[in-house]
Amino acid sequence: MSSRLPSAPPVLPGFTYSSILGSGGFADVFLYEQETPRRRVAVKVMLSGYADQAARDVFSAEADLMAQLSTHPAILTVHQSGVSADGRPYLVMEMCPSSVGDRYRRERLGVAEVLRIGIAIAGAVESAHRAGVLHRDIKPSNILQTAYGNPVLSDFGIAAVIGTVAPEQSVGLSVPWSAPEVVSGASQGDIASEVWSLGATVYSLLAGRSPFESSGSDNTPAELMTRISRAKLPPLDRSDVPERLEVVLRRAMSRRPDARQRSALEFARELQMVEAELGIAQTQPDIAVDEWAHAAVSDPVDRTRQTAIRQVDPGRRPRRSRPVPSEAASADDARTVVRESVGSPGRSTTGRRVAEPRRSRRSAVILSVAAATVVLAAAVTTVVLTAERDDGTIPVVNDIAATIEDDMAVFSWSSEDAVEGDNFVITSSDGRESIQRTTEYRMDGTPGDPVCVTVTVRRAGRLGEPSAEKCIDLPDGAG
Ligand SMILES: Nc1ncnc2c1ncn2[C@@H]1O[C@H](COP(=O)(O)OP(=O)(O)OP(=O)(O)O)[C@@H](O)[C@H]1O
Repeated sequence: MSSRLPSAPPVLPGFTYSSILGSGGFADVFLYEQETPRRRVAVKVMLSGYADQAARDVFSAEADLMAQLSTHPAILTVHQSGVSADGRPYLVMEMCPSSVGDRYRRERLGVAEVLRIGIAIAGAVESAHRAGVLHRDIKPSNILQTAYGNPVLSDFGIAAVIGTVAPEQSVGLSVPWSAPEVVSGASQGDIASEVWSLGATVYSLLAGRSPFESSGSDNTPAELMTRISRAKLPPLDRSDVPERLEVVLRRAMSRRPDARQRSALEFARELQMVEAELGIAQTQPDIAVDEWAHAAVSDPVDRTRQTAIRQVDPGRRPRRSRPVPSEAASADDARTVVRESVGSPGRSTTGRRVAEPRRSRRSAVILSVAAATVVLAAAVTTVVLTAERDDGTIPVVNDIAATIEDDMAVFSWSSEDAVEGDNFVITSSDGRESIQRTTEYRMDGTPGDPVCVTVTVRRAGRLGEPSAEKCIDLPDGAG
């Protein structure tokens, strides 16, 4: 909650004001009762000091962007947007009774719950990436919990289109959860920095504090930035956190971006492995896996692009499982700060709003407008996210056979229960994912090592339960 007094709630036709829910740096969030349909909604209203034309544009761009993305079960639902009679833009959103950001410092969250949250949010981030959108402000306070207790990612206010953020542009920055290359200004954000923020967020939920904050030390943003740049992650001091989870988080928060998980999905998969090791039910991340997400091919080493989806032509026999990436595809202050351009690092050393928030925000707003405009142009036609729930009718593959042919592993299964239009999503042990219609999958790997897959039926845009993992050892000398 902000130290400033909240602004006056605007009069909105069709809505009755109830109470204040919270305040951010640029907006207040109020509880209103909507008349039709009758329901309680959260209304985020931009402060009048920021409500110029550019701000109005970005607010409505954020609304459009979130409306596109928010069919995802782990992204906050936006119902509508508008401009109040006193000229302030507002977003009408699903009302969320609690926030993970409020909870994690007050109560000790269980490992199972943190894993569930981490996997769900990683699924949301992966889906945004596949729509070509970076969130750029992943942190505990941007994870709300719905009335059903489900975590949802909110606040796409400073989202950007993957690969379009120019180095000289300003960027919102929540220091404690930002990657070293972002706090140093070397990067304006990419998939690797989002993986860091996911790791930092999960770490925070377990530790009850952000990763580089330590009690009894100087936790000013400048000091935090120095510690983040060294990236020496302190171990979590919890006996119920398995070593494997610490390894996953250390990897996500590796100093070198290319040492991190290659995608939010890979991060989610590693958290699932921890669930499996702990013997708790596996959480399934909801991922958009429609054709648009894997139509194009780009440079596999370009970390600003989405990787790991491979479209297999059913008419051709796949030879190798090499990935074909797609293109479309103060420390306790949780607030986003706005950093000026890379060339002015001195402006970035505050954990609260920078000294000239209005001007800085304006830069971010302009960036967001530009980004969101591009997003909207692309997203309207390309984002196809799943909205239906699995009613239990999607079959589960339970008969995977594995053989070796030409030194390669060949996995095959039956399609008895499949219907017209079903696809199979194959997740292999090297973290790759592919989607295909055929019932055979070939992969290579390191000679003598095992390779494993799980197969999941995808029906009408909805994923079923994954199969059990099937493994086979590659022969020595395979290549
Ligand atoms: N949909 C919602 N339902 C209930 N409460 C909400 C909702 N959205 C936001 N809030 C509350 O309002 C507060 C302010 O939200 P807002 O998104 O403006 O700021 P923030 O994310 O905390 O900070 P900043 O935007 O500066 O990073 C949140 O901390 C949360 O407690």
